[in-house]
Amino acid sequence: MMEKRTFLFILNPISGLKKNKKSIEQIIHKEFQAHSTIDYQIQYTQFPGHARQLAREAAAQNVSVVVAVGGDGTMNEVASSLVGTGTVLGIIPRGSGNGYARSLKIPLKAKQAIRVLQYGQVKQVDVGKINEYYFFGVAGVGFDAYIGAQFQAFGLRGPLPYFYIGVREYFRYSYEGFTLKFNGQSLHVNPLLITVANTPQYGMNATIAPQAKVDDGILELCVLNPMSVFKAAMELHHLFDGTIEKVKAYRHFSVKEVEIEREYEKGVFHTDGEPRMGPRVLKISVLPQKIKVLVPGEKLKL
Ligand SMILES: Nc1ncnc2c1ncn2[C@@H]1O[C@H](COP(=O)(O)OP(=O)(O)OP(=O)(O)O)[C@@H](O)[C@H]1O
Repeated sequence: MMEKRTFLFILNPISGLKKNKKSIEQIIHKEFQAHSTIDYQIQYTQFPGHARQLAREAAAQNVSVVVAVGGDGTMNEVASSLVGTGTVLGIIPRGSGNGYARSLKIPLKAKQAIRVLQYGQVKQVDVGKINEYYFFGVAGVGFDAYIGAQFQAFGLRGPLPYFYIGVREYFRYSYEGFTLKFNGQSLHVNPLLITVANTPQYGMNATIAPQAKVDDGILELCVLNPMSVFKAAMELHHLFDGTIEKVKAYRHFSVKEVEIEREYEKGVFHTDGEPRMGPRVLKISVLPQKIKVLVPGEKLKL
């Protein structure tokens, strides 16, 4: 007889845009009730940090798979508690950007993402570490982390205010100097942003590191220099069509470790798009193949 697997679904009720909140729970019931080899439970998060706590408890009880039902923030919380454990990460993307799920080719449609949970393959992938925090897709400093912090401070959500605030703040943003130490060299930059990427994209197919591979034991250190707003608008399509390397203001380096030192004081950085306040020095490294995640298998027809 086949051994039963146990799944815990962690649903973030505020992820993504406001529609279809209940229906995802119904879809999960419909798709799993008839599945005789899987026992499952659904829990909603009640506050930021709750997903991390629920996933930690599940891993301690050897739950087979913990599924993050939300965006990159929810995924980061769940995955952070599964690093180095035997419990596998699953994802049903429900965020606005879904950068990590898109990078792993996990379908955005719930039913198809569920097929991956049921019949996909378990893959061991790399984990990034930035000081005491883990990241799974991208982390970094600069304009995007700054905007993220503004967004969080004002409790804003959704792509339209993001676009509006992004353009407005582009004119106000005061550039900071950073020293990057990596591969035995030291580089001083005054960038628009610095991203350390384990996977290619931020979300919405905005691809900052087309070279990034999630299981190669390497991170891509990407530096984007400042541009006029006109130039940025002209070059924007390169971010979305996977050709960022054609942008003159863009450079990237393959690293296993990098130290990012701010010139003056502590400041904001982000892990998978979630802003955090950090000290002047950020130490970043890669932990090769430290987490298991369910991804589409080669033979899985979606
Ligand atoms: N019940 C809750 N109430 C308020 N905030 C919550 C709750 N549960 C989780 N959160 C927080 O919600 C934030 C946003 O979640 P998430 O990133 O999953 O969605 P998103 O921002 O829509 O997606 P994406 O990052 O892909 O754009 C996270 O910082 C998480 O800690």
